[in-house]
Amino acid sequence: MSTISLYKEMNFGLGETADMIRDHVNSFASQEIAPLAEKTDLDNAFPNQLWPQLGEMGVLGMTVPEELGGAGLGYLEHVIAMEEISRASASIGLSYGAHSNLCVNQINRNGTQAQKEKYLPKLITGEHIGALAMSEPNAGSDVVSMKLKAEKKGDKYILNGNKMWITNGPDAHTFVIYAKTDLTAGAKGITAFIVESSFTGFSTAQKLDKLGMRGSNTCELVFENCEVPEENILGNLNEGVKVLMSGLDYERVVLAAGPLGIMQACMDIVVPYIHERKQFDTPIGQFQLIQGKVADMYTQMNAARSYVYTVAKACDRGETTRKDAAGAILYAAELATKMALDAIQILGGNGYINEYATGRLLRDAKLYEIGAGTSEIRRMLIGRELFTESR
Ligand SMILES: CC(C)(COP(=O)(O)OP(=O)(O)OC[C@H]1O[C@@H](n2cnc3c(N)ncnc32)[C@H](O)[C@@H]1OP(=O)(O)O)[C@@H](O)C(=O)NCCC(=O)NCCSC(=O)C1=CCCCC1
Repeated sequence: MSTISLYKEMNFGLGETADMIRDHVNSFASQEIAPLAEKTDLDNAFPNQLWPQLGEMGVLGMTVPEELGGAGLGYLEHVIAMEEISRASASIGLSYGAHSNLCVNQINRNGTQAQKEKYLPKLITGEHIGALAMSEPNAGSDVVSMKLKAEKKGDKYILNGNKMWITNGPDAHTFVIYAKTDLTAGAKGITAFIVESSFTGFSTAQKLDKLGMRGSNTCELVFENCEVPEENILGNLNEGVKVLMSGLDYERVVLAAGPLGIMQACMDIVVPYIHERKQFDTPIGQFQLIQGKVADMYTQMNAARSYVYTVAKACDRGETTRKDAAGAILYAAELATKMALDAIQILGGNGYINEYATGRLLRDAKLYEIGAGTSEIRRMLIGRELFTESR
């Protein structure tokens, strides 16, 4: 699948650095990632050889200062990298997001200098793979009700319990994990930890067999008397909910670029198709009903881009973006699913067979209406904040 547009794209005026990152990542993604997209889906496996390549590209530590090996850029540039990788392969984009955004950015924002120096360099070169674990079998939307227990014993915390649906879980070396250090204190009893897969008592359960995003590995994590040094607390004891909730605000903005990439991938298939496919001796792109669908796809994709880029720029200005982070991913995710359905409809019989990528794009797009907060939780956050702010 080509990742070069056949039509003139909208110029969002994002600046020289963002444009350069887009060209740089697009060129790598079209050569090295797009050819793997179908195979990773069929194999149900992430191509782990990509991590050092992504490291060499300089995209694994986008917002990390240069002194720690990062690119020293902003969330806008991170969004652009995520978008271009997801355009080539949504699964690879998701794993990239879990590593670079959920793990690396969380350590970068909340870690001590010692933690950053210990963990970030290897994550940024791709020598180590990163992940974040908050959900549990019985704590999804109600994440604060998590049960993973962390008890202090000497200078260690002993963790017991499980985490569920963890992106990059089977392969990761470094995890940001949330656990209850006080089971009676609700949100005020949560602490964030950095956990290494080599720690005693840590293991992964069977890889999950998912509907989509099959090229992104997901599993359950098991903690059986897992020993975590006290120095691996990320942030402050019993203040992990702040790390978690503020992290979700950034997580949602960068992950919102996943659906943007999927939308562009739909356009990448549909635009050449409406020239090639003839019915009634005419390219189907000549028919106004097809033109109307393509016009809606293009307009909606650019509206979603505009929202996501604007929220990313607000993050770079250090502004609070809770309702708009939720809004950006809500809007982009629902449109990506709709757009994949539109692409299938335009391709007709061809859209319904697996020779074309439209079915995979639909299966992949659906994840973004569930992961990083369901559409329902996002609407709840936006509505609640609007109501509270306007009181
Ligand atoms: C919104 C939500 C439903 C929670 O509402 P409640 O009313 O209970 O929480 P509330 O009262 O809003 O807050 C609790 C404490 O937290 C503080 N705080 C909030 N925001 C912030 C912030 N921005 N900064 C600092 N502190 C914050 C708040 O003040 C409160 O503390 P306090 O009690 O006052 O001391 C939350 O649980 C949520 O969002 N679920 C979805 C989880 C969810 O999204 N998983 C997704 C996991 S899966 C995933 O991420 C991926 C999936 C696939 C791909 C990769 C990623």
